[in-house]
Amino acid sequence: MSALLIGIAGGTASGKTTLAKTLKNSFQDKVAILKHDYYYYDQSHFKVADQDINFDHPDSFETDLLIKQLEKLKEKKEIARPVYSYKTNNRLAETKKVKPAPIIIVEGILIFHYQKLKELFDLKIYVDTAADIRLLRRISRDIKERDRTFNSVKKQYLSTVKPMHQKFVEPSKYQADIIIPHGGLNEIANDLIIKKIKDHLREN
Ligand SMILES: Nc1ncnc2c1ncn2[C@@H]1O[C@H](COP(=O)(O)OP(=O)(O)O)[C@@H](O)[C@H]1O
Ligand SMILES: Nc1ccn([C@@H]2O[C@H](COP(=O)(O)O)[C@@H](O)[C@H]2O)c(=O)n1
Repeated sequence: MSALLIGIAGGTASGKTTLAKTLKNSFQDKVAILKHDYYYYDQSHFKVADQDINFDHPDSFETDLLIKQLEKLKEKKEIARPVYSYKTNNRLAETKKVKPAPIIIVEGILIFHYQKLKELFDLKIYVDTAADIRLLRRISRDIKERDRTFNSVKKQYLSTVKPMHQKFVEPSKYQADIIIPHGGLNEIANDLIIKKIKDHLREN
């Protein structure tokens, strides 16, 4: 069976992880998930509190490594993916094994920006959620899960997240096959994607 590669893009806190988790819950071991965020370059030499680093520019990621590892998974070979910490801006010494699976999901804000990566996807999904909703979600998520303060999220959003979204993320929406409104819990859209995956599993 050849793997079906699904790309899930969208702005920060749009609901990409939520959608990927829904698909994982539906298909369990048949799904492997890779986040582009695992492939951030190590920036631990900067202090997190400063947040002057631009994490939203396409050059912040080691995308070549992601492409190489995706090609291995397609060849049914296990990979050792990087592990990244948002708390320390650090790629950790450890790696995590990812087994090949018939459905491979890649999610990230910028995955449709890179021509070579984009061409690997059989299905490209863009989760489209209004900027104000995303910002509210990001504030609570980053404070709760990524060790940030309200002021650091605000500063980072205005200096890099918002301008990079407008320059790189939003234009990549038009590379998608499907644009899903209202974030990651759009049941009708989720059901359509689940049907597409079931068809692939049945036919291959
Ligand atoms: N449809 C939704 N309604 C309410 N909250 C949501 C919805 N989708 C996602 N969230 C919440 O918003 C935050 C960001 O969602 P997440 O899926 O992690 O976004 P992304 O992966 O795009 O950054 C999380 O705390 C998540 O629980
Ligand atoms: N050390 C880091 C690395 C990334 N970010 C931010 O994460 C966002 C992407 O992740 P989503 O789950 O929100 O899609 C991106 O907008 C980066 O600004 C960070 O804050 N710190």
